[in-house]
Amino acid sequence: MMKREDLSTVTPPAAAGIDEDVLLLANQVEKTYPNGTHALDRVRLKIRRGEFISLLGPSGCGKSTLLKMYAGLESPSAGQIRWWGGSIATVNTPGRTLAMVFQDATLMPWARVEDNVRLPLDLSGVPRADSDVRVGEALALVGLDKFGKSYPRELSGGMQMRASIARALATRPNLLLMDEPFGALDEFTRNKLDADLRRLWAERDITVVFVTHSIYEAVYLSTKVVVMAARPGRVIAEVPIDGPTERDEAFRVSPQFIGYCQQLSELLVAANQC
Ligand SMILES: Nc1ncnc2c1ncn2[C@@H]1O[C@H](COP(=O)(O)OP(=O)(O)OP(=O)(O)O)[C@@H](O)[C@H]1O
Repeated sequence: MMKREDLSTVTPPAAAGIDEDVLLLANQVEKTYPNGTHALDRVRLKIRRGEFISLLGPSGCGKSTLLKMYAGLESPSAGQIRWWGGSIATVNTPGRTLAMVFQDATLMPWARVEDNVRLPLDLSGVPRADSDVRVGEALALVGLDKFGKSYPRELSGGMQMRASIARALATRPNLLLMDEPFGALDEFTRNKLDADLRRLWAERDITVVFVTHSIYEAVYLSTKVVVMAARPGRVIAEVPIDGPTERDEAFRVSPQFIGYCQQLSELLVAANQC
């Protein structure tokens, strides 16, 4: 797994006018689907290396559409998505890798957990000895090191999501895109996975873009919350979260946490009215 110091050796391409810290740039991005739905309207957003960004907003405001564009799975109708000064099409070249985690763990039920985690490595031709190391490392990172030989059906919902995250981490991404990964879990499990994810992010050189409907989750996890409004989808506010780096349970009940939740709640009410 790439550590902060490793990533600092990866040099971004020289690109006139591009801030070297900006990992992802959405520049006046528009998206109109073929059925005429105007999903995104002139979205301009800079995501810097090492940030933990949450996209927060009402249903239909284009959070998933924007995430898919970052992944290269959808293209803008107008405007550009730039990756570290380059084209999004060149994302998975050495030193620039992304991985995506969805709400559903999407594990192969017939394969052991370790083989599920190994899948993207097999698909990209990583030699077995190397993939063994990476799979073991990724399972340990999510606390599933004792469950590599298990089948997905033998795991709880939270453990299946951990396996899905391990599969993403095994590729050693420097950008992790997460689309409501814990939305289907009970609150206790979700809080636990949020805490683990936040710790993982703090220990690794990884930039995260995280879609959520939950104000609490967004405040707990993020360095910045991007608030979006719908019809058409657009960014209405960016709120930096200046909380402690180590976010324990005490942070969840601190005046600072509650203050951010109030601020975001007011912005979401405004988002629903405009
Ligand atoms: N493939 C598609 N074809 C047509 N319209 C689409 C498509 N995908 C999304 N949309 C529409 O684009 C708008 C934005 O959808 P998107 O899924 O990005 O929003 P979202 O904020 O992620 O919503 P949710 O929180 O409900 O998941 C919605 O009106 C949706 O119906």
